[in-house]
Amino acid sequence: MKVRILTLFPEMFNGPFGTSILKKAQEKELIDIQCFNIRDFALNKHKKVDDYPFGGGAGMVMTPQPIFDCHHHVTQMLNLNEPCKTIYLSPKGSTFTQEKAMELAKEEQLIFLCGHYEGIDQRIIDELVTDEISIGDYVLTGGELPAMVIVDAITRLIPGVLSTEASYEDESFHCGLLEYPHYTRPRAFNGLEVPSVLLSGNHKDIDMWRRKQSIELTFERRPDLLKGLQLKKNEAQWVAELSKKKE
Ligand SMILES: Nc1nonc1C(=O)NCC1CCCCC1
Repeated sequence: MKVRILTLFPEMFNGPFGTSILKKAQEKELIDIQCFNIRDFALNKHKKVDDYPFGGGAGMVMTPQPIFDCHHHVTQMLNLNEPCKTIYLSPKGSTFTQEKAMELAKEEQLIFLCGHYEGIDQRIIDELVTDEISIGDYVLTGGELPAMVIVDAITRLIPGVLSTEASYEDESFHCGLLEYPHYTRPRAFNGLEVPSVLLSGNHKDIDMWRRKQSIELTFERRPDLLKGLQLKKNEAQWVAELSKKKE
């Protein structure tokens, strides 16, 4: 997968993309991430990339020319037959989910457009943006951190990035439930013991325990996620018992 990031602050990406799993994924050529500084494409003498909003109001708006030219340069280099999916990060977008991550992970190339200040000129969104995505209902100072979050969530889904069993768990075990608790050595720490079932070696019991933990945690913290799920008979019974307890 090719990822192209249009930003005023490419240096922000050095840490997350130069570390651990994301760094290894690039070294293994499973993903090719390149950042482009929008300011390099500004044609005015002072490399200005923002201006006052028409109609007045606080803050500055990113001007169209540098972004249009940067986007054109990137799409030319990608040398595609059809327009490239271009994602604009904004609180106005559709909320990012694991399902969306799995959908985006299938793309051959993605362009991320990171806004700053008060936002970008609407003509950029109307003409270039194919998807407006939000990582949550809060306002950040720019689209860079959301872009990192989304690239991280997508990259770990690319075959070969994670060890096989870890990537397997994502799709099959959890499928919409909150993840069960994890434990590792030592077996006792500060008098705190690991649940005995995890030490039993009985993988049928372990899987059952983990599934029950996921359902209980989801019932407590995100009951909305339970609504759309197909539960087995015994699992539905667990939920019924939890509901009774809650009454
Ligand atoms: N939340 C979010 N999810 O995705 N992006 C978010 C955000 O808060 N972005 C900041 C804004 C700030 C003004 C310019 C455009 C980006």
